Amino acid sequence: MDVKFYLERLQAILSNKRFEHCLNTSNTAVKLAERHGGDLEKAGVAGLLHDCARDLGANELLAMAEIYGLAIDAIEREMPVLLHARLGATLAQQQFGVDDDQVLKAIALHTLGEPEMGVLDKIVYLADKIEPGRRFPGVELLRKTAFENLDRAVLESLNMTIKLSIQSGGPIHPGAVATRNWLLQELGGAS
Ligand SMILES: Nc1ncnc2c1ncn2[C@@H]1O[C@H](COP(=O)(O)OP(=O)(O)O)[C@@H](O)[C@H]1O
Repeated sequence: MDVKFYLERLQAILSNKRFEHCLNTSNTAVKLAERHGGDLEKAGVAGLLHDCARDLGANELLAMAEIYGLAIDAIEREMPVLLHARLGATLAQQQFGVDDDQVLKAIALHTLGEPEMGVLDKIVYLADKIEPGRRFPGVELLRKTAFENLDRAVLESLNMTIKLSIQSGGPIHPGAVATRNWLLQELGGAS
């Protein structure tokens, strides 16, 4: 994996702020991988490239998803920003030359997760939410939880996102609900 090339290309297509977020996410993903026994190189690369499609506008996200043949569901059509994760995985493969399936999967799952998601997927999902540049109520506790228990931390982060979607009156993508329900079962909390 050619990290120097990834850095150059990423910096060319992202705003400075987003590029910095990607660097922070990469560093945090490596730390989480050290703590939880994940692959350090894969965590670093997936963290770095996770938002490679995040600066595309809604119309570009929809158009590129169609060009690359991604299925687009009704909620993604309403909220194209949700596509940036799966499209990001496609661009990481097609434009950055990443050929590691685990890295591509972790990028694709960093917004909604999915039932049975693996350690690397959880690490990248959380690194995005807790990197040092993130500021939101509860982030300190989430940072602590992420280094203690990946499942509990992903569940807590999904709870926050779902609550925010309800507060804003917007739709909730069911992918996040499916991930949440699976984690509840994994943690033994569902009755
Ligand atoms: N399950 C969901 N349903 C609806 N909107 C969501 C869902 N998950 C995330 N979002 C929204 O999609 C956007 C991108 O999510 P994410 O990639 O997690 O955040 P960010 O781009 O800030 O790193 C955010 O505005 C978030 O609130």
